[in-house]
Amino acid sequence: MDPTLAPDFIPPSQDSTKLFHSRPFSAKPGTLHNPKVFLSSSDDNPFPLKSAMDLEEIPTGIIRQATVLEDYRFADHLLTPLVDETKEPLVIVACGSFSPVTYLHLRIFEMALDNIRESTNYEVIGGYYSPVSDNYRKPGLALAQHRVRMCELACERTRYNETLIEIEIDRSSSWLMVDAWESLQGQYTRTAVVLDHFDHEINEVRGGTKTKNGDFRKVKIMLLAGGDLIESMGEPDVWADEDLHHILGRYGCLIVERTGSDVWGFLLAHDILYKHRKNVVVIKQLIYNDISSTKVRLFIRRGMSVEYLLPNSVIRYITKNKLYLSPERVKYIL
Ligand SMILES: Nc1ncnc2c1ncn2[C@@H]1O[C@H](COP(=O)(O)OP(=O)(O)OP(=O)(O)O)[C@@H](O)[C@H]1O
Ligand SMILES: NC(=O)c1ccc[n+]([C@@H]2O[C@H](COP(=O)(O)O)[C@@H](O)[C@H]2O)c1
Repeated sequence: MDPTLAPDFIPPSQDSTKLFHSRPFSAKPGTLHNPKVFLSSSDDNPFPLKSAMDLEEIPTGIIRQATVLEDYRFADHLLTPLVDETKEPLVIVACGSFSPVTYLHLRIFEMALDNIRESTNYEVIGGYYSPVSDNYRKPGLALAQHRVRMCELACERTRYNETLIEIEIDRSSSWLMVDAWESLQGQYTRTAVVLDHFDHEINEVRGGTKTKNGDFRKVKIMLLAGGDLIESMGEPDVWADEDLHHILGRYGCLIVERTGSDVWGFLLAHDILYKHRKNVVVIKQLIYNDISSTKVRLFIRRGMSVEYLLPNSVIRYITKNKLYLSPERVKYIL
């Protein structure tokens, strides 16, 4: 029998003792430590799928990014101290439209994390989305406040609602945050300036990150980008040379190869990229994912399903706010 139909059934949001899980679970960026949630109804598991779906609901008690610059505060709630002192702390920043954010945009962070662990001496202590402001004027941009909110929902999608689950809340179960500073600027902000802002907040305002023995260590900031973004660096008048030297020399870049883009070839051909190649990490996609925000917007406008392309919470947000319904001129896309 469906237990939710029983007269004494209490919805999980009112009774935190009823959802099953295993404990303990540890906190390290990107590690899989989700409490075990049963997905189907059985004797062991008296609660059906409906309860588990709430895992995509946003948790309570998290301060959201401001919608006006005056209220802005840099989010640092998921930045972790350095665990391995032989490593250099690293924060990854993805700049882009995120209109809307998709599972691809979540995956590129995980791909970067695997690559960094495997082949570098960095330890990732946090990751950020920095959505562009409305002044970017790219076709298909939803209002910045919506794009920021959707990124927040996407980051929080795997975290647990305190009222739902009988566990100690592990605030580090996710490592991705959103920074609204760029989106709140009154004009378009170049990526070099956005990275300076992260450097300022993390290394100047906070003095870097703590190590186990209480010292502070300067944090390296790197830009995370897809192969298409890197190729745009070769187009005339899109990036200033001075900015490229600043981004690639001072910070560095993690480039996720994209179907159809030859990142290695480009790196070899581009003088500034080649000069800073030691500060550029190329990430191979072992499982190709080419979810496109443009196509997602088209699907929505055509009334097609976008299920499994983006988190449910983001889909619900788009529906509720009636986003991406107005016409947009889209060139033919594969
Ligand atoms: N298929 C992909 N593979 C690797 N990186 C990607 C892919 N799609 C987007 N990215 C990267 O994600 C970041 C954010 O992308 P952004 O939202 O600006 O553009 P987009 O995903 O191409 O969306 P749109 O379709 O609206 O142009 C960029 O660095 C972009 O290169
Ligand atoms: N000169 C620059 O700083 C510069 C140029 C082109 C794109 N970008 C950034 O790249 C990101 C993605 O841009 P597109 O969505 O146009 O590919 C955005 O965050 C944008 O601000 C920066």
